[in-house]
Amino acid sequence: MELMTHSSAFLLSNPSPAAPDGGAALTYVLVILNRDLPRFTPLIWKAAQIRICADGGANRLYDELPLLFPDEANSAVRQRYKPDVIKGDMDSVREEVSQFYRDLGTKVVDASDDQDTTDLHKCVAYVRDLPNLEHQNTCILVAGALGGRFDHEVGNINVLCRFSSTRIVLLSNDCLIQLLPSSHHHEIHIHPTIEGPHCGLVPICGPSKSSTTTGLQWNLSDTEMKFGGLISTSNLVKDEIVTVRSDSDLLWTISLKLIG
Ligand SMILES: Nc1ncnc2c1ncn2[C@@H]1O[C@H](COP(=O)(O)OP(=O)(O)OP(=O)(O)O)[C@@H](O)[C@H]1O
Ligand SMILES: Cc1ncc(C[n+]2csc(CCO)c2C)c(N)n1
Repeated sequence: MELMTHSSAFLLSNPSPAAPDGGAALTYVLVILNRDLPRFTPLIWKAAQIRICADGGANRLYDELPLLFPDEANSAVRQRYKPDVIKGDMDSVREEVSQFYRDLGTKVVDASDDQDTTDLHKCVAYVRDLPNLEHQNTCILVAGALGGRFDHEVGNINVLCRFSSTRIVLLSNDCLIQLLPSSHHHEIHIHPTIEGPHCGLVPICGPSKSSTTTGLQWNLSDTEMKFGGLISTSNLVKDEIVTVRSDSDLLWTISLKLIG
């Protein structure tokens, strides 16, 4: 089985230009949701090559990003942080905001005919259908995925399960969540200055008969996990590399320190 490596180097102020931690060099795509913008948004904006707002996420970019640069004029900040695309069912983005970005050249994709998938789902599908991306080496960073409405949070996690072969990282100020597909075994390179020690491994897409880890305070050893039985929460990272193998897709979550 192939190894997949993971690293949160995109949250470092000065990430090494080459492939982080010996993993494949990744192309990052940023998706901004309609939730408080994380403080580190400018960092992940810089790491990303394509930036997309999911519907009301454009309001967050317009309203909240200038607050991170109090010494600059709002208009200068807004022009510098122009999204490539706004996509969604357009029931939350304000007309003045979509017009502002349209005038700067942002592509606005109205998907209001689809009332069965979330705006995050629509944005991930948009990225998946882009022709010139090497999808194996693309990672979608999702800003503002947690907090507030639990139905939205669960919907965001469901997108991880729906697109389990796409690298997607859900981010808030406080934590990072991603899926570790059972098709691979995994090496997670920990950056202790920005993340940990609190972490969890959760069989979110269905029960796991056997999961094995190294590098944690409470490791799993050919252990069964399921909702209603054992799941690994309130665990702690002990080593700078955590390894995970499982017969089921597992959700990995780690706490984030004050970044940005
Ligand atoms: N409180 C929240 N917590 C987590 N994610 C959120 C939250 N609010 C919105 N989002 C995310 O941002 C995306 C865009 O939000 P937006 O408010 O535009 O959605 P929406 O479809 O209008 O929501 P609804 O109609 O259910 O209020 C959503 O698809 C969801 O992924
Ligand atoms: C069973 C079921 N539950 C809820 C919705 C509503 N819904 C789900 S995603 C979405 C779009 C949000 O931008 C809406 C309105 C549905 N269609 N089907």
